[in-house]
Amino acid sequence: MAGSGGGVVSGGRQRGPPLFATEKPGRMAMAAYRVSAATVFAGVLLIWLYRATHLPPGGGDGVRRWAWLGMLAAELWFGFYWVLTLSVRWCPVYRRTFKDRLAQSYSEDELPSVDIFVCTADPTAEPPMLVISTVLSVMAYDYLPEKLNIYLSDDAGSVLTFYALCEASEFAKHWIPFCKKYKVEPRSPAAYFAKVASPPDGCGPKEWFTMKELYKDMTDRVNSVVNSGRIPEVPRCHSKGFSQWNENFTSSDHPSIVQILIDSNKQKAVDIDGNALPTLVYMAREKKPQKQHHFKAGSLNALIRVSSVISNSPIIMNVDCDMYSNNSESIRDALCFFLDEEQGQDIGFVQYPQNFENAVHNDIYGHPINVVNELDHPCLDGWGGMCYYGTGCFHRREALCGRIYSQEYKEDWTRVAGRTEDANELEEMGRSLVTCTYEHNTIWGIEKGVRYGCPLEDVTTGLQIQCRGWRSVYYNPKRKGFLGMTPTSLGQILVLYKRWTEGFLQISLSRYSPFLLGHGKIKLGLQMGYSVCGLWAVNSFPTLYYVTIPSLCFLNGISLFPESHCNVVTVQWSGGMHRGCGSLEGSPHTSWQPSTHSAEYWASESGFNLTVKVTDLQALERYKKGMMEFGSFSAMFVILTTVALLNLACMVLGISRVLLQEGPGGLETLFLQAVLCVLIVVINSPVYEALFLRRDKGSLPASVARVSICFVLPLCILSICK
Ligand SMILES: O=c1ccn([C@@H]2O[C@H](COP(=O)(O)OP(=O)(O)O[C@H]3O[C@H](CO)[C@@H](O)[C@H](O)[C@H]3O)[C@@H](O)[C@H]2O)c(=O)[nH]1
Ligand SMILES: [Mn+2]
Repeated sequence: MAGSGGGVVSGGRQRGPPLFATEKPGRMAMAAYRVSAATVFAGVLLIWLYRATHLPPGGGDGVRRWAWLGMLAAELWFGFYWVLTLSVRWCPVYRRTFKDRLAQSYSEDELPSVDIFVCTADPTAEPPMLVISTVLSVMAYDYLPEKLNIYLSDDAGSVLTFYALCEASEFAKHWIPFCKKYKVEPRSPAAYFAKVASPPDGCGPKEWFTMKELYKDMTDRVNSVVNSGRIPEVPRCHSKGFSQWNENFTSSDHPSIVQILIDSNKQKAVDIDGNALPTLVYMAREKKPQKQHHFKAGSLNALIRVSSVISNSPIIMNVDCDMYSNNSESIRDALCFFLDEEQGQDIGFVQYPQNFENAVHNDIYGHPINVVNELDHPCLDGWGGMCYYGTGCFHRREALCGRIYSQEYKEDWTRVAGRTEDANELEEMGRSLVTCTYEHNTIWGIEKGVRYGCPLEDVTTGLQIQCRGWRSVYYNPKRKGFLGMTPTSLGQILVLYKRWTEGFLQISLSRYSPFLLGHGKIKLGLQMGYSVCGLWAVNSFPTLYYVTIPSLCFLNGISLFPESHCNVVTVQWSGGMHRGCGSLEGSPHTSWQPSTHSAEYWASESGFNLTVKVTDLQALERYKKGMMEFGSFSAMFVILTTVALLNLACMVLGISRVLLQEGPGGLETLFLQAVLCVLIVVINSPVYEALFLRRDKGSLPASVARVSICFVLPLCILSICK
């Protein structure tokens, strides 16, 4: 039972070897990175110097002077933002877990029970089949079923989703033993059958096809019920719950529902092999028109309360319904952090990265997620405070519920709810905890649970937990813990960006900003780390300036860059560069520019716009081929297309002007072109950073090729312009 390695006795338990390790990048990688950073910094200084020393004189050419000052301001901001980013990116750390040691130090009985929350909000945008595939994937975790409790919160209170969940509870009896017997991955049946075409090792074709048929039958039944919108008179499974829906029931006006579909206490809750099943609970909060429900944050807090009477596990994990578990060992991995006797005491939450199944490598919209996952998050972790972003995160219940960290506090990992055995009674208690009025005059949403009143409630919640003294950890294993869906049309992506940038800016400007809230409580590096995202939106102003004013000036023969025909570079750079370098490595700068400034300007009204999860297959194909998809019309495109048209017009008119009037310049031009080259390198610096600090470096030739592309590309663009 106890580990034999350690030997220090603490609290009656033998202290075993550490359950996780923290690693830093290799010395060479760090050195290369710092050298590259230093050169970029030199470039930034040169640009500032050039701007400052070549300020056009006032008087006659006043326009040029003002435009020039504007450029200086924009470049100062970019430089400042870059320095901020750089400081934050100084010390990434990577975590590794030892699950074998966990198994040596703790018997299965000693492991904590875990509550898993899945949120859904709309059966149209989030089809029930998607939701239950996620639910099934977490039900099939490699963990003791008696210690696993899954809760689905349905903010639409849809009987269709409830029906699908009933079907899932039946299907789980076949699916879970199948997964465990053959060590199937991933354990979302939808993802599994979409990916895998032949039986796993040791499984005969007959058994496999039976499983596949069962899944197909369930899918057909659920989809036909969803399409017709009517529940069969005699549903195949569990009829008791259905009686709670009646004619007056709508998604925005209905009483609370708590329905335990699988009660692991009951004798009959077993799979086809006779093994116990995880507890499965359906919950819909009470909804009334005009009553605040606080979107996802509200439903997570409701889940915290309902689960506290049913299972009350010390560990809580939550996922969005569009994010299935891709790794059946994630719970054990996360426990390696919490249960480490030496370093685990003050860990409040363990965040997994957000990975997208449908994001292709050559992502035309430049989802910043790759750089963020591989670089920014390990850096935040290095400062002791990975942020919480709402999905794929394991929480310590006590920390989430407002406890302030203290060394004296010892977690009782084996505690469970002091539950009555009677499911009806538990449901009744649960229902009373999720009425519209329950939270009135309480600290829920303020000091307890997930925060209210901000679109990025998750991030603020995480920050608040850190301010109470808890640390957080970022864990990015090779086999991704969770896979989700990301929007693949520009319209949908703008919705997403709008929510992010709006939320981050709101945090930065509010009293919950990392500097005010975190003052004296979290490290300065971490405060700055939060600000990198927090000030992201501000970039839109200098960027907008950069993509309009130089073009307009160019058109009017006013040069804001060294020598007029270099301006072609500028135009190229604000248009073509994004595609060229940005999509190369998924740099944040790709659609960062077109999308964010539209998104930020429209970021005015708050609320939670759901992102669409139903993928249009044809659109997906086009996305994979790298074709832009605008999706439905959105006012957000106005700025985007205006800027694009403006640049196009200026480029055509401006180039013809240059060609007609001027010949190639001399030595001076050459020097100035070099300065421009540096500028381009600066703009793409995140790409380099990602290259140097990447953990999965790949082969040497590949890295050489990548690096040379980064340096050769700006040169090529320059030479094209010559
Ligand atoms: O009133 C609501 C609205 C949303 N949700 C759920 O919230 C989740 C996230 O919504 P989604 O539309 O998928 O948003 P995303 O853009 O994918 O969300 C990202 O950004 C959000 C913060 O803005 C985080 O909360 C999410 O975890 C993160 O994945 C989904 O499961 C929804 O069902 C609710 O439960 N109730
Ligand atoms: Mn989502």
